[in-house]
Amino acid sequence: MPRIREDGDLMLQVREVSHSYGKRNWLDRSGARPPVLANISLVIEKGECLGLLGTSGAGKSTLGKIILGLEKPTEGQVLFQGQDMYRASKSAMKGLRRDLQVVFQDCYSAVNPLMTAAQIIGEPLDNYERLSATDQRRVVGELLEQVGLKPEDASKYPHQFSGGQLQRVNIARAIALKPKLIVLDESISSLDMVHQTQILSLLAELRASYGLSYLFITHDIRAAMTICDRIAVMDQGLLVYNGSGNEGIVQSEHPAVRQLVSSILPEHPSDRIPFG
Ligand SMILES: Nc1ncnc2c1ncn2[C@@H]1O[C@H](COP(=O)(O)OP(=O)(O)OP(=O)(O)O)[C@@H](O)[C@H]1O
Repeated sequence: MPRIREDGDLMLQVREVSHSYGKRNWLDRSGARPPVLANISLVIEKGECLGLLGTSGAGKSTLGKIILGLEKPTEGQVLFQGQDMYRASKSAMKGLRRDLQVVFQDCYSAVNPLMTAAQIIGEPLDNYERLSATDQRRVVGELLEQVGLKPEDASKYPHQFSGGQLQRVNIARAIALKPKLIVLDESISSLDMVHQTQILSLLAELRASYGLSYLFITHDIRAAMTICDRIAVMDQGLLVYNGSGNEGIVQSEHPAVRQLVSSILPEHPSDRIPFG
């Protein structure tokens, strides 16, 4: 019998969210802009990894920003752990922010180049935990080891890491407060294939050890099929597919989904899935 999902199982609920970007400034006379998101509803269960795919401009990052509390939606609600993110009190919001972290695509611009790895990873700890210097050093060392780096790397600056290593530092910062949900916004896209594979397996390990939920925003359907339990596809601001397992997405008839699926090159060109 299918499991009945209770609201308590839900980490995140996006309810009928629509969004238009406003005017650029008071001189801008172009009026209301067309919606970039239209009536999006989706959920992420506790411990679930949801892949959010779509071509460029589909609205993925806008939805990611709304989920992170960075862009207030024109319409609709975002409930994180049952609380409406845009109506929560300041103190409730502080707690929600602790449980909701993000790893961006560009690992270099996500960090201050003048800070060491210890300072970068220590930032959220400074804000929320206020540990003694000895404890903070120990925790940072443990976090570095969890992401496959060495405690000695704590004193290095961003330019002394490779892209893959620096993304690990960013992941260590994201997991420092043991969050509930991490938004991974194209977090592996700028890495080479070897580092991509390593980071994907690191994310899978961290998820297993912390019971994390992920929103994995990507263009890469192959990566999404590797780590996600469920995949949602957006096209021109609309949610056009939302299903679990890899079979459903391969069989979907929606042109935008077929286009994504056809981007996975099979071994034999004659086996390619036609779309359009
Ligand atoms: N700050 C902004 N002001 C105005 N329009 C914006 C802004 N940010 C995004 N948009 C527009 O919203 C639409 C959706 O953009 P968004 O970045 O969410 O798409 P995306 O699916 O993440 O694309 P990509 O994969 O290229 O990052 C696009 O038409 C984009 O031009």
